[in-house]
Amino acid sequence: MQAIIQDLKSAVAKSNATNIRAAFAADPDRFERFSASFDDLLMDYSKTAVNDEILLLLERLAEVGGVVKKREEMFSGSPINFTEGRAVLHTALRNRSNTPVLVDGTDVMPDVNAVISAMGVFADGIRSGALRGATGKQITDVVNIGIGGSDLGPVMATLALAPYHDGPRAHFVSNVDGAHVADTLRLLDAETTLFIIASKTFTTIETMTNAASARAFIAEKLGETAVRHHFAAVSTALDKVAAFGIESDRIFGFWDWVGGRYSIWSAIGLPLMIAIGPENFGKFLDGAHAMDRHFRTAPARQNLPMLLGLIGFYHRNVLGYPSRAILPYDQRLLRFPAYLQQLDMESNGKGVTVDGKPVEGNSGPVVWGEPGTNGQHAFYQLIHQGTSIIPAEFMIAANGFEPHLRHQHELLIANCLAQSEALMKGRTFAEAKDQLTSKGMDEKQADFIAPHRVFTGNRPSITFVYDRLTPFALGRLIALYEHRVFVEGVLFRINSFDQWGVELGKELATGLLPVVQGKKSAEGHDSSTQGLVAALLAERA
Ligand SMILES: O=P(O)(O)OC[C@H]1O[C@H](O)[C@H](O)[C@@H](O)[C@@H]1O
Repeated sequence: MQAIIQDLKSAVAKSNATNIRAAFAADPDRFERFSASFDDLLMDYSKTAVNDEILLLLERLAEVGGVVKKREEMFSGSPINFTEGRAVLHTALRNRSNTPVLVDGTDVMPDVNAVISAMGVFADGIRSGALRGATGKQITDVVNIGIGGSDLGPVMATLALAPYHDGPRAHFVSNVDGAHVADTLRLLDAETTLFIIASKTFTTIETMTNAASARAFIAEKLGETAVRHHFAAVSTALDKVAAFGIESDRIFGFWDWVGGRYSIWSAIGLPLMIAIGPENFGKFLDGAHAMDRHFRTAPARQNLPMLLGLIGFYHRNVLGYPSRAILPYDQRLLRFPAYLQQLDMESNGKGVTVDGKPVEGNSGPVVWGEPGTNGQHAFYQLIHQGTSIIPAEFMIAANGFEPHLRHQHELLIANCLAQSEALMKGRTFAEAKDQLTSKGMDEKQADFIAPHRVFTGNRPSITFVYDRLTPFALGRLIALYEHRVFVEGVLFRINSFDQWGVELGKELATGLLPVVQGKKSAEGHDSSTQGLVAALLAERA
């Protein structure tokens, strides 16, 4: 692989590939040649520093790196998460074709289907009012209590699918900071509120603490016997849930072969299903399944996740770009960048290869972003003129859901397209100076000011265009990014499916709690930690 990476570096230097502006000038068909579609989803990667030779080398890299072999291992239930001895089968959760998927010789599909139907019955019951609170009132508000993968997916998707949200209001409490649960409960009526405790392990301290606060809220307002009417739970640890006192017909299971950050398709999606209804949730799964089939069958040059992963790897390990910006021109994708941060950075933020050796080159980039046009008025300055090159990933729907605000959607589209054009084309010194002198500025002053108005251009971006953000389109988009992370992870030669990097801080927090409570001395901790503890304890009321 290292030899191909060297070949890629030479190909870039030889062809001056990073001069994207020149590549467009030389080739009127560049868009045709470097864009691909899957149904109504178009991926335009012509504004990245690729050419045919580079793409061929990247395809070769995928072959040598064993992407196709690993892909089949994933889909067929091999324990590719080898550090935890687990299969990686989020694709089975949306396997709408229902073909058997075997884990240790047993087909998981009957269990998957049984949970989806139980969720549907429960969601319909809450939505219709057949299932009510302890005092007989209809549920108007659902609070999901979970964190990480047990929060980000449901919160992101519920916001994204607001036009389909015809169930009870949805709220999401994640942070152990009591402000989060307190600010949420302040607005709610215990009699009409349902809590969903979502935790794969059912041990996460934030979730268990917030769940206890929610339980106390119900017990205090409605009495202990009301708890059973106001709680449901989602977990792989069914014994622990039962101990919390939740009735078995309100417990929805999933399996250790579903990673937290890949769990929106499982019962973790229950708040989304209650919000948009089982039918729309089914379409969301359909969209992801369609992307799974595309990823598994399309040839590399037409395969969107493969292309996105190969270009992502190229940006990181050939061109050395340290981050990427996710810029949805779709306000309802507000939390999509945060969702992708967990998906991408928790999966590919690793420093050790599958052989236990240090990663050669780089692993996953920093992922960040905000919806446009908001970001334009905040951090785009740096993307256009800063000293780091930050590949941008734009996404825009052809149609919004507000026909009476057609003009606003046109403005949104125009802004999205303008940004990628500006990033690619830039503005030369001569153009900047011309603009100034044509407005009457004298030559000397124009020479002085123009450098500040130069845009280097040649800044890469990928743009996704889709018809509109339906449940199907959202499912497809998330699955696209899941598989991109997979492709990159295989090429980085890491295990994308564990997350040991989050453990150490958790362990230390457990040890520090009695210190912060003043029950134990801070001795043995470093002097900074001791100093901070002392300062905080001195300020504690
Ligand atoms: O669902 P849970 O078991 O409560 O886990 C919630 C989250 O916490 C962990 O620390 C992991 O980093 C995440 O991958 C996970 O999604």
